[in-house]
Amino acid sequence: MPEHRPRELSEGDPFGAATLPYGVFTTPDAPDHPRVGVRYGDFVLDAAAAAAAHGSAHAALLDQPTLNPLLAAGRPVWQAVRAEVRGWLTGPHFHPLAEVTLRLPFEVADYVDFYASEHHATNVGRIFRPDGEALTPNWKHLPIGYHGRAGTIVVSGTDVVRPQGQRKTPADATPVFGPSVRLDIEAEVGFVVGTPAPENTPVGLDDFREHVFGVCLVNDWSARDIQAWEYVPLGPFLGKSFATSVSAWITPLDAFDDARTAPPERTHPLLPYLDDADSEPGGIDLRIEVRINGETVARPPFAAMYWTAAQQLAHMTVNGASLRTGDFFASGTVSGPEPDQRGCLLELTEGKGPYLADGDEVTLTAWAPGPDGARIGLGEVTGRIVPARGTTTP
Ligand SMILES: O=C(O)/C=C/C(=O)CC(=O)CC(=O)O
Ligand SMILES: [Ca+2]
Ligand SMILES: [Mg+2]
Repeated sequence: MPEHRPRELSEGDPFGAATLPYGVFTTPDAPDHPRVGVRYGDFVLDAAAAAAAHGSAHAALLDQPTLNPLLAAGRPVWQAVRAEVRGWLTGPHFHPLAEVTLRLPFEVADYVDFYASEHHATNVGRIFRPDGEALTPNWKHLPIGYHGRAGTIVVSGTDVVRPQGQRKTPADATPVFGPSVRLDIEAEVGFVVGTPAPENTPVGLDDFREHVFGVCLVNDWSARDIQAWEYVPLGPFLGKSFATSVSAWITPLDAFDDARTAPPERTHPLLPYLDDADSEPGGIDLRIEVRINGETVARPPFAAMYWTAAQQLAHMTVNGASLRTGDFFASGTVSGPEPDQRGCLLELTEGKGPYLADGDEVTLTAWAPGPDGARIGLGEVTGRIVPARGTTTP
C-alpha cells in the first residue's frame, strides 16, 4: 500500500525537488500495472495515482507502461507535468524505492553511440592503432558515431551474460571462438528524444531542448577481443551489441540548467550546423563515478567532452534522417585528461587488463551542481557479469 505521509529528505539528497527523474515501476500488490513514477530521495512518487487524485489533465499520460506517451507530448507538457509533480511531493502516494520493481523506462526506437571524448578517442586510437595517428582526420570536424542495437538495451540491475564470439590476436594463426576474455565497460551519458522530427528537417543546435526530454547514465559493455577483430572497416558490431545498460531513471534536461558549461575550446573551424560559438553552453558539468565491486576505479568528467549532445543531434539529422520518439543517443565513453578519469578498463589498464571477471558488479553514479548548492543526481546504472551460456559453438 502507498504510504500516506509526506516525505522528508535529508539536506543534500541528490534526488531532491530540483532533480525529479522519471521512471516506470510496479509494486508487489500490482505487478501487472506498470506506471510512471518520480524518484524523490529514496522514495518513488506514484505519479499516475497522484495525477488521478488531483484531477490532472495529464493523468492518462502517466498511467502508462512506458514514458513514450509523455515523451511524445512535447516540451510544454514536460514543463507542466514537472511543475505539477512539485506540488504532489507533500502529499501521499509514495512507495519506498526498495519495495518497487523498476522497468526499462522507455521503448527504445533507434540507438546511436558517439565517440565524443577527445581523451578517450586519443587513448583508444593509440592502443588499437599504434602505427597511425591517434585521432582520425575527420575527428575534429564531425562527431563520429555508429548505430547500435536498440533491442538489447536493458535496465540497470539486469545481469549481463558474458558474450561469445570470434577473436584473433596476432599470435593466433586462425580465428578462435569462445567467451570474451576482454570484457569491458564504457561509462557514458545518454539522451532520450521526446519530440519527433520529420525527414528533411535537420534539428539545429538551438532546437535541442525542443526534442530532447532527458538524460541518463549508460554502460556500453564492450568485448574488446571481439571488437578488435571485427571492426575493420565498418566499425563496432557484435562486440557491443549483446547488451547496453541504462539507468531506470531519466532526468529532465531542465534539471541541468545550473550545470551548463562551455565545452573545450574548438581547435578547428566548424561548419555552420555544428558551430556552437553563439549557442547556449552545450557542455554539462556531470561528475561520474565508476565502481567495480564497490571500489571506485575512475571519476570521468562529462564537462571534458569535446562534442556536445546538441551537436550530436544536429549531426544525426543533418542528412535528412527523421527522429522518432524514443530515439536514444549516447555520448561515447567519458574520459578526462587524468589517468583516473578514464571511462573504460581498456584505457585504465593501457590495454593490458585485467578486464571483467564473472561475478564482477559495475555501478556508475553521477551528480551535477544544481540551484542553491543542491546536487542533481543521475540514477545509477549497475550490472553484474554472469558466465557465458551453454556450450561454445564454433
Ligand atoms: O577507436 C575505436 O576503434 C573504437 C572505440 C570504441 O570502442 C568506441 C565506442 O564505442 C564509442 C565510445 O564509447 O566512445
Ligand atoms: Ca561506447
Ligand atoms: Mg553496447
